[in-house]
Amino acid sequence: MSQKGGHKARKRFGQNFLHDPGVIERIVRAINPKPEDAIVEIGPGLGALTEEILAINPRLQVVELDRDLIPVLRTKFFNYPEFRIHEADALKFDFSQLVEDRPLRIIGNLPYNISTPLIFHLLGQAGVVQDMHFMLQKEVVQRLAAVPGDNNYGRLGIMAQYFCKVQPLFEVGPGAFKPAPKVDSAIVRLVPHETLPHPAMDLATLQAVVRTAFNARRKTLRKALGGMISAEQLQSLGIDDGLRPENLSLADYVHIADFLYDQKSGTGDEVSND
Ligand SMILES: C[S@@+](CC[C@H](N)C(=O)[O-])C[C@H]1O[C@@H](n2cnc3c(N)ncnc32)[C@H](O)[C@@H]1O
Repeated sequence: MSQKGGHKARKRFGQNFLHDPGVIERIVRAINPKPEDAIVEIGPGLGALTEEILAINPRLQVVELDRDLIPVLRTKFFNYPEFRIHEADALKFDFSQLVEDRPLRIIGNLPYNISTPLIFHLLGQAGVVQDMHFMLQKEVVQRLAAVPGDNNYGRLGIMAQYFCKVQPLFEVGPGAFKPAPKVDSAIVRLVPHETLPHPAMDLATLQAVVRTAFNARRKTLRKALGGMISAEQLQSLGIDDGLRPENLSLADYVHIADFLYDQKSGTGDEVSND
């Protein structure tokens, strides 16, 4: 275990604290915080980013799960009376409760062990978000930005791109953290679309189709989606059933989901006179 500022970094909380001033400055420049913004930081840790953001935006709010870090943060930032600490699990946190007069700007050097479920949780709250800037394991940023045909194209990228424009910004090596993680990191910006480019009739159906497809990503669509839609139905939608899940675009998945939803609601609404 590595020790910084008297606090032992905890693996189970994914704690790798930023200590490279050049990297911290670059992240803050990418975020470009303004005094009037409603900024929320997930996992402030010992406050490396927090300190720089607070100097520009004293109304910063943070969500931190490790209760041992709360007094450290209170002491360090006692001279910011508007600074608010929420001792909570970001995975369960309702970010909409923080909205006052403007959408939120969410930032964080995220705990890598929970970053994927956390991003899914945040995508569900994209309606109250102006933008998000996260430090993530480099591979997760690649998955977020992946396009059809990429090896790492899958559920995370499709759902992130359903809700947001995904912009990978820059990479950060392990030496910027203490303790140094075993992986490379990268910063990504996610900006929720003002109007969804490919709105699905029913989000749950889209999620089910994408999940089912990528549970069998090496199979053909005919097999991977066999329990949901027939080869003939895929063809009737203009989709080659011999392709693999990684070949379909977001628009294709929405197309399949809308077809299934239409069918389901159509059947459900039918009144039989027999
Ligand atoms: C990678 S560290 C980043 C710390 C700090 N922002 C920095 O850059 O030095 C991740 C932080 O997220 C916190 N954390 C872990 N799981 C969390 C959760 N479920 N909800 C909120 N914070 C969490 C950890 O305690 C830690 O402070």
